[in-house]
Amino acid sequence: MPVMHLDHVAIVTPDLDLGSAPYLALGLQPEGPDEEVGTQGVRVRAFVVGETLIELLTPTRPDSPIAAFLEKRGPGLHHTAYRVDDLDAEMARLRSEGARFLNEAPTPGRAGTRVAFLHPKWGAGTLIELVEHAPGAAH
Ligand SMILES: CC[C@@H](C(=O)O)C(=O)SCCNC(=O)CCNC(=O)[C@H](O)C(C)(C)COP(=O)(O)OP(=O)(O)OC[C@H]1O[C@@H](n2cnc3c(N)ncnc32)[C@H](O)[C@@H]1OP(=O)(O)O
Ligand SMILES: [Co+2]
Repeated sequence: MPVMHLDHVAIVTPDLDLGSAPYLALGLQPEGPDEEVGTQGVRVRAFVVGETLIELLTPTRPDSPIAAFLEKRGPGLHHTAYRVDDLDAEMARLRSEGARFLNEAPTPGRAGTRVAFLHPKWGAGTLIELVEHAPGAAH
């Protein structure tokens, strides 16, 4: 069984500056500039917390998965993400145990990562993301 690390906790907000206020007040710093991930229809600001990140997300288009979330549930906790060394192998392993992925294959995430999402029903009511970083990347 692979050892996993918590890669990030994602929070959805209608506005990155508005959503940043509590984390700036806590003394956290953004990791680099905001990034747009076109495949997901999101703009991201990541705050460093030790070995993990708070990933603030805002939608960039109406068909973004997080636009639907904001409309139905409002701002707040959206998903947790776990770092794996080999995403293809981990997807195959979990599929063999009946896991329900939302992606057929890994898709691009922020900062050059490859990511895949597990259905919230499989995640016992929470959306779970698996993340594979490029070799040598810090976060
Ligand atoms: C920055 C890039 C990248 C990274 O590098 O980290 C990201 O994190 S991108 C993040 C945004 N992308 C995604 O979320 C992709 C995967 N998500 C999806 O495909 C969809 O959002 C979804 C999970 C399938 C939901 O889609 P939706 O159209 O809202 O479908 P339903 O309304 O039918 O939802 C089904 C069911 O699931 C519940 N739900 C939805 N979202 C969440 C959530 N975030 N956490 C927990 N539960 C969630 C929803 O309420 C429905 O439940 P029921 O009503 O009980 O059926
Ligand atoms: Co994420």
